[in-house]
Amino acid sequence: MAVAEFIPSSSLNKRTSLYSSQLSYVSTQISHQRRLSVRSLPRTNYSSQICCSVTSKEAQAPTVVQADDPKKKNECYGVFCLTYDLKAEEETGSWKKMISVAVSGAAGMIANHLLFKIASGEVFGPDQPIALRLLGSERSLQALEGVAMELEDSLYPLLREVNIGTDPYEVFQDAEWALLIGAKPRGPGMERAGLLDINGQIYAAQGKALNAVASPNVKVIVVGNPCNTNALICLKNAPNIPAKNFHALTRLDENRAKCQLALKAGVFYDKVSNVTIWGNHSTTQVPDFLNAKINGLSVKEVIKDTKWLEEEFTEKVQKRGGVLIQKWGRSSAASTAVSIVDAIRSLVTPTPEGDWFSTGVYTNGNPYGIAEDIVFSMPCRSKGDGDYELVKEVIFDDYLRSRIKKSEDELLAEKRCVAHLTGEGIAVCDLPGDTMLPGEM
Ligand SMILES: NC(=O)c1ccc[n+]([C@@H]2O[C@H](COP(=O)([O-])OP(=O)(O)OC[C@H]3O[C@@H](n4cnc5c(N)ncnc54)[C@H](O)[C@@H]3O)[C@@H](O)[C@H]2O)c1
Repeated sequence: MAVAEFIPSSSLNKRTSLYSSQLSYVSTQISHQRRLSVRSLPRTNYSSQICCSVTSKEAQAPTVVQADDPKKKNECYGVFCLTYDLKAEEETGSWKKMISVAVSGAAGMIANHLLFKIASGEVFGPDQPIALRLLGSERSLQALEGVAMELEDSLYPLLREVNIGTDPYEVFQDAEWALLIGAKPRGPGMERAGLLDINGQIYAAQGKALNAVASPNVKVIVVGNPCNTNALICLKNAPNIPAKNFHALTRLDENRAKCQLALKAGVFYDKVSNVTIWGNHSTTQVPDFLNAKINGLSVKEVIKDTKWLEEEFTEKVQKRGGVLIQKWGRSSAASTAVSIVDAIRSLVTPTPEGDWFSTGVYTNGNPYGIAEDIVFSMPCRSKGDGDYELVKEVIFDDYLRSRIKKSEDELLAEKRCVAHLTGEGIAVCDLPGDTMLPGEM
């Protein structure tokens, strides 16, 4: 068994003097970290500093922190402050280079499920060390520290760094993935246009920050609603990052649609494939049963109840969130987190032969005749390299076309309503109606 050499970082010493309020916390963690080192070090030859920092104006001591590396402004506390000089050990010679994953809204309900999946290796693989960069609002900073503490206590070997903060320019530094969940809930009496504006401003600011400090090829998944238009705002504010790298999460809708088709057909859901969600993550979304398959057969061959498919199926998918709130008393967070994992895994693993997945992506030369320059959910395939291509072999009928058109019209209206945030002039809000999904206000 290899022996770990335990070297507290020099920056830790600096930090403990600068962050006096956290000094005792750091100290009490050291013995704990020694225990962690016994557990994790024999498994690795990976040299790393595990670091958790707070980057909030409120949390910082008045003294300006001078880190050894000026690019590394963040300082740390707790178990993640401790630097290990891990000695050679063959077992983890196959570990990959660490990736940096930024998550906004990290103190929220969805993130509370998602972060632990990422840290465990479930998302990026058991050989992929992770640095988590967690962004919260000023109001959620205390809760964010609580999240970091739970991550500490989970002793995940793959989790090499954790930073927390409220400044996206610090938290998004060098991020290779940005999972943007943070958003304001819709207040009482707030018009949908108001929500588009208030959350659009968040996504404009975060787009600018990603553009300035993230990895130039960062992959961005926007979850906070209204997610399609937030993704459009974000990408417009990040001109140096390829627009193709931005996604709006419609995978929960796809998963719900698969479940409903499986229920109706009386098969387990692994038999349902090729399900596309077209359009907006709203009640105008179009779960496509024309191209979907059950046991490799067209859904319409298996479910002959056209009335159910055309009238009830879509509504069931849309109302799922609302029904869940009635039962559970809160909105779907666990299944949303699972769908974010699915969305990432669909980009980092090759798509199974003949199948595809849905994701909201920037329309720029799409083969379906959908308006360009919006973020629209469409069928995609990936080679597992983080990139995707649109699926060409899909069919349309009048029903599908007319439904898609409605969602397209809505997204074009949303785009006009946020023109002030995308750099395209004065906003004009003529939204067709209230189409937020129940439970995701
Ligand atoms: N696309 C989807 O499929 C889908 C599904 C479910 C929920 N959602 C949306 O996801 C969002 C989050 O849901 P939740 O249940 O986690 O909500 P939540 O209220 O539990 O968490 C949101 C968190 O975001 C934080 N936040 C607010 N403004 C922020 C900012 N500027 N920067 C960073 N963090 C900020 C809040 O403090 C809060 O902790 C909502 O907009 C919801 O509608 C989307």
